[in-house]
Order: sequence, then C-alpha cells, then structure tokens
Amino acid sequence: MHRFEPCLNFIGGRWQEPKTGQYGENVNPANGEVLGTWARSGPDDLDEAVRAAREAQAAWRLVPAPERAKVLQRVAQLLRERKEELARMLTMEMGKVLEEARGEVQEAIDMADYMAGEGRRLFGQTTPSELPDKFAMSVRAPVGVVGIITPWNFPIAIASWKSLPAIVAGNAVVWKPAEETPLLARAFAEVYEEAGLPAGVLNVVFGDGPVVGEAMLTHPGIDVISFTGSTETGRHIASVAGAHLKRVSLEMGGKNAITVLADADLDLAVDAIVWSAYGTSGQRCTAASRVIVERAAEEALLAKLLPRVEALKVGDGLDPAVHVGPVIHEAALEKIDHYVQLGLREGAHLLTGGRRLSEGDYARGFYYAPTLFAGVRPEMRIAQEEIFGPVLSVMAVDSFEEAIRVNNGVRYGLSASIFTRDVNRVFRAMRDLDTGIVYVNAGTTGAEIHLPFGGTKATGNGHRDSGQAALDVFTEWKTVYVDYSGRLQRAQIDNN
Ligand SMILES: NC(=O)c1ccc[n+]([C@@H]2O[C@H](COP(=O)([O-])OP(=O)(O)OC[C@H]3O[C@@H](n4cnc5c(N)ncnc54)[C@H](O)[C@@H]3O)[C@@H](O)[C@H]2O)c1
Ligand SMILES: O=C[C@H](O)CS(=O)(=O)O
Repeated sequence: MHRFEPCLNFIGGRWQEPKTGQYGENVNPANGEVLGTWARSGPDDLDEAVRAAREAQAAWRLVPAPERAKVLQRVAQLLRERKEELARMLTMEMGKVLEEARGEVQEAIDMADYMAGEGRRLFGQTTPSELPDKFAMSVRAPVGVVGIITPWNFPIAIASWKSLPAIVAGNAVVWKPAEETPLLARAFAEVYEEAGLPAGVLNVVFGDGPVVGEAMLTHPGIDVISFTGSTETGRHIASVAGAHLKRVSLEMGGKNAITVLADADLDLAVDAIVWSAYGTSGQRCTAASRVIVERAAEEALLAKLLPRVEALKVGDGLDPAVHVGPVIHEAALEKIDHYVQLGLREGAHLLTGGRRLSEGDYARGFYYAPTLFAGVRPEMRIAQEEIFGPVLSVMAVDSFEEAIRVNNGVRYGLSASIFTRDVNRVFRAMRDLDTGIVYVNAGTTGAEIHLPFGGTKATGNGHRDSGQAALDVFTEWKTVYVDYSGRLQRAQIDNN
C-alpha cells in the first residue's frame, strides 16, 4: 500500500496548510485504499491565493514572452523526466490503465513544448491605416488573473491545456483541481516550482467545488474562469461568473457517436469503437457512447464487436494485462447502473455486461462490466444523456442522412466520427456533423494539442482549449494606432 504526503495548498510560492484545518481523503478507485489527504480549503485560502496572484502578475506581465517561455521549456523537460512516476501516480488516483496514463502525461509535455513556442509568436496583426504616416496594429495583452477549475478524468492534461497558455501569455493562475485527483495537481505545481516559475504566478487551492470553486466565481480579483467539467456545473458557473462580467470559458459534457456506413471497413471500425467506448472506462469527454450503423451492416458489425467487448479484461490499471480500469467512485458506479436499468426498461437489448463487478479482487474497487446494448432508439435516455462509463448503445439507421440526423439529435456536440470509403459522404459529414471535432475513419478520441479542442451546443460556450485558439481565452486584443505625421489627422471624416 502506498501512502503519499498530504497535498497542501501552493500559494505565493509556499506550501501551506488550509486555514480551515480540514482535509479530504484521496482514494484509489482500483482497491479503495486511501492514498493520502488533500487540503479542504475555504474562501480565506482562496483570498490569499488571489492576492498572491495579483501581486505576481504585475511583474510577470512585464517579463518578455520569450523569457516566460523558457520556464515552459523547463516544465516540458521536468515532465519528461518524471513521466513514468507521474503516470503511475495518475493510474493510482484516477484508475485509467498505465498506457493511457503515460499518454496523458505526454499530452502535458507536448502542450508545454507547444506553448513554449508561443513565447516567440503570440502573433498580433499589423494592417495599413486609412491615413498617411500612421501605423495600425493589434497586440495580445494578458487578461490578469485566471481561475482554472478542472475535472478528475484528465487531471494533468486538462490543467496543462489551461495553465500553460495562460502563463506564457503573461497571466497569473489560481487553480482549483478536482477533489478526486490532488496528487497530479500537486506534482504539476512542483514541476512549475522546480522550473523556476516566480512565486505567485501559479497558485493551487485544493477544496470542494461548491466551496472554493464557487468562491472563485464571484471573486473580484479573478478576471477569467476557465472550466472543464459537467454541463450542469458549467451552466451554473456561466450564470454566476457571467453576472460578475467575468470571461467564462466552458468545456463540458458529450454524447459522442461513431457512424458506420455499409461500405465501411468493419474491422477498422470495430477497433475504433472498442477503444473509443471502453478506453478510460468510458470516462473521456470524447468517449463514444453511441454507434450509428447503416442497417445493412448492423448484423456483421455486431458479430465482430460483441466478442471484442466480451474479451476486455477489467481490473487495476497498473496490471499490464488489463484493458479497462475501475470507474472513479461509488457514485459513478451507481449512475452507470441506473442508466443500464433505464435502458433495459426502455426496451434496449443487452448483449453483454450490464452489472457491477464485485466478486474476488473487484470487491474493494469500483468496477463495471463493459456493457453493450443493441436495438437502441435515438430518443431513449441511454442514447441522449451522458453516462460517463463503459456503456455503448448501437442504433440502426436506413440512410446516411438519417445517420447525420441521429448524430446531431442530442444536446451535446463534442466529437463525432464516421467510417466510410465514399469520399462524397466524407465531405458532407465534415460539413453537416454538428460537433466541434470530426474524425473520418478513426474513433472519437485522440485530440492533438496544437488544434482547437471543444464543442458546440451544451458542450461549450464558443471558446476552445488547445492550439492557438486557447490564447483567445487568456488574452485581450489591444488595438494601437501610432500617428507619426506630426499633425492632427482624423479618421472617419468623409473627404470625398
Ligand atoms: N469538454 C471537455 O473538454 C471535457 C473534458 C473532460 C471532462 N469533461 C466533462 O467533465 C465531466 C466529468 O468531470 P467531473 O465529474 O469532475 O465534473 P464536475 O462538473 O462535477 O466537476 C468539475 C470541477 O468543477 C468543480 N465544481 C463543482 N461544483 C462547482 C461549483 N459550484 N462552482 C465551481 N466549481 C465547481 C469540481 O470541484 C471540479 O473541480 C463530464 O461531464 C465530462 O464530459 C469535459
Ligand atoms: O485530454 C483530453 C483527451 O486527450 C481528449 S481525447 O479523448 O484524447 O480526445
């Protein structure tokens, strides 16, 4: 059994006990063991972190961006050196299998490399002026103090997507990580510290969402809220922080589908479906929880898919033979089982799974059997609502047009995928799938960090993480006119 030191707050460059004196427990979902504790902070801890951030930002914004980028280069290097240690820790506290945990740490490394490059770009625009002897340009300016609120399913990748662009752009950060994954948050803060980030530029305040997170939404010292999590929490954040005129960037839930047309390479499609639906135990925002198949291919697809699902080995993600780890906690298990029972009542055909795993080694962890439903209709709740577990619903349709309608007929719009060999339908799908991300002949997961990441409808509010688009969340456009004519010139006077 591995026991870690308590996760303390990181404020103004110092590791501090919470002023509340209270701590929460960090539980390994694979076996129920307590890995350690985390500071259960209150609003006073947040106040101190925001003060430290404001003070630090006043100096940090004046550091040339290429110099700021050097810190990010060191962050990338330190993450590289600690990759295996961080990946193992991630598997222990979050549950995903080690191979995926390594992939997640690599995402943070890639993001650090990419955003370090931004230190030498942060491109603005220059454009001709209407008037002679006048120069016109726009530059990116930091916004100030950024409040970051993150979920447990990608505890370092998503934090890297938000903190790295914010910091390279000259902001300071106050970060409230998810209650379930404090170890990765502490480790990431340690990396920033060791990389030489000045005290106060990154502050971490552990705590409950409804306490510390909630206090961030109205705190006058925080200018931007960048949030990833459920649509329910995101909607609340938008209404509260929006009323305080904060910029609010939201990345929320999904109900992603893989469409398989009758001409598709079915083996390739099945590989993608298995990985997208059951990888990370279905707990990715981009996980495929629906398959939309042209009726002519339904029987052949299910014949290939079912044995692959039945062959998935469930267990502790540290075991290299395991494909599917535990889900995050008891409440998640209950939610998954609730939806499975609902699916049965709605008349879906359960082909495999559909139950908690609790015998033998499973008894102490939170395990659910990979579950496959066929005969699902688009209006059923299992085909409409985010379950966030290893549950996949297969629906048959009669045409490409119907497939697009079914794909788009949910309230979310994060990721969609289509398998076909017909180039015309590929381009129509690229145009008509109403999601922020579209894959062709690939599963619904596998985002690359140099492209925008986010979704439409109830998945987002128009902002994007990742890529250059992320800089729009963390910068203000400042437009500058320099008149070097030596006389008063006036634009917008009609001289014609
Ligand atoms: N679109 C994306 O990029 C993306 C990526 C990963 C996860 N997600 C979504 O995240 C969800 C799973 O994560 P979760 O269960 O941690 O989500 P969640 O909404 O329960 O929690 C996310 C974060 O919000 C905090 N929070 C909770 N209540 C709050 C409040 N009142 N004020 C401020 N902060 C509060 C939590 O403490 C946590 O840090 C799923 O819906 C998934 O689809 C989306
Ligand atoms: O960090 C989040 C995930 O990597 C996104 S994806 O599931 O790989 O697309």
